[in-house]
Amino acid sequence: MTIAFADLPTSHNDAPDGAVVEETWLDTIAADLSERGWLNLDVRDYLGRALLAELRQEVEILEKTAAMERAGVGRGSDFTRDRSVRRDRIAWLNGQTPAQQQLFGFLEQVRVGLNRRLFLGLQRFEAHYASYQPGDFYRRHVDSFRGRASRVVSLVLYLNEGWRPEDGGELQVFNRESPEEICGRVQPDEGRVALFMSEEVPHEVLPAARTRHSIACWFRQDVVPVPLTGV
Ligand SMILES: O=C(O)CCC(=O)C(=O)O
Ligand SMILES: [Fe+2]
Repeated sequence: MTIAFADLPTSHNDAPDGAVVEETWLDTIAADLSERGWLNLDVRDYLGRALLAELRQEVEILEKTAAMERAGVGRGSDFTRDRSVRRDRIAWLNGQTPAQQQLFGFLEQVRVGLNRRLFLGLQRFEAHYASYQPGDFYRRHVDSFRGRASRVVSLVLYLNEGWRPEDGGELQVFNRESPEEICGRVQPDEGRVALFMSEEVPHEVLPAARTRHSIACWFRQDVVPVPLTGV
């Protein structure tokens, strides 16, 4: 499901932890995004531990229900749930719980901040929870097909407390200029975020030794999604 901002409650910035994102912070992430195509950062100060814990509780509850579905790859008639490519399960956020509203308030500030600096014309975002069980992975891919102008910037927020290097499950990021070159690994620690250009930066999720929770978001240039079938 995709969220239209106009439909969202406007009260999210009043929430106790609804921090206002600093302009200088937005300057830095916009500069890194345009220079390197990706960055990773810690957003615990912006979101707060309480909100991160609430989001983690939501995914832990969803995981016990049928709401969490096996993820697929591709669009329209190419859509497949190929377990050799990705093995996570996902549930779309609908922005209706207080925790999701607060997160959406933050994402909206990032959207507006990036538009002001990089003129990307980001119209909206969509976000899903993802759950990887031990051994699950997502093979190397990019998040958008070139020229589709759909998903433009990807943001992944990790929700895992006390992640250790031996737990694996890093996001491995490849250089957009020379895609065989690994240019970074991000540990899926609570409050850590990976931000990258959706069309340009190949990445993969390495298998984890324990359950791995995240929220994957995409800032999109289209106002209305292209129909998923018949394209
Ligand atoms: O969870 C991650 O680190 C990245 C997930 C991802 O690449 C995706 O959902 O497209
Ligand atoms: Fe991805």
